[in-house]
Amino acid sequence: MMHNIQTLISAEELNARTAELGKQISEDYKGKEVHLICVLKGGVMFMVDLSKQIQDIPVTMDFMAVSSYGNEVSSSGVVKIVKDLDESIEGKEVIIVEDIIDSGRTLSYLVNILKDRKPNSIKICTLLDKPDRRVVDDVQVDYTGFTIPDKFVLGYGLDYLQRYRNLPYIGTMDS
Ligand SMILES: O=P(O)(O)OC[C@H]1O[C@H](OP(=O)(O)OP(=O)(O)O)[C@H](O)[C@@H]1O
Ligand SMILES: Nc1nc2[nH]cnc2c(=O)[nH]1
Repeated sequence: MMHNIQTLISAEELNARTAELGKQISEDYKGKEVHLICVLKGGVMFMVDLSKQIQDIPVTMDFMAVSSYGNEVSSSGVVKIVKDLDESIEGKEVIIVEDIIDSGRTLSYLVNILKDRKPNSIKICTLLDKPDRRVVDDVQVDYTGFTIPDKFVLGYGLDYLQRYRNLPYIGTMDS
């Protein structure tokens, strides 16, 4: 069964904003090297496109999977590491790349454990932010693509029951 999906953010808008963020990061980290950490699976599309827009500085990447939602539509509050990083982040300029911040629990947990591994710096870049949903107050977002209202979104990495991650745009769904 397919669902009725409305476009919230088009592919063109995603491309344009991602290019701006990439340019901003390239300027902010001039003369340094950035280590992008993708939070699987939702962050994949955004990280791939964002990385292509970072220019004139060396970029390395690693991947991590945490699970907070499973197949639930809202967060249970329990975060666990499903796949850890392959490489040490000690001394690196880390940017965590996420598809969405909702309650903030995932990033709050992640930043706390990654800080203990002694990166030189750690910043957060999220494509989408739903500030109305925040339940933690210790997450500081450095780069945001779009601030969106409290609505369930999918596409461009974000799933509904593991489907729709392949959509080239962000959509909302009739329930
Ligand atoms: O701010 P929070 O309320 O913690 O929510 C944000 C998290 O939820 C989503 O991941 P999900 O657990 O759905 O995994 P997925 O990326 O593999 O789909 C999203 O990718 C973030 O990691
Ligand atoms: N697919 C999806 N995952 C989320 N995780 C937190 N919020 C959302 C959302 O709106 N959509």
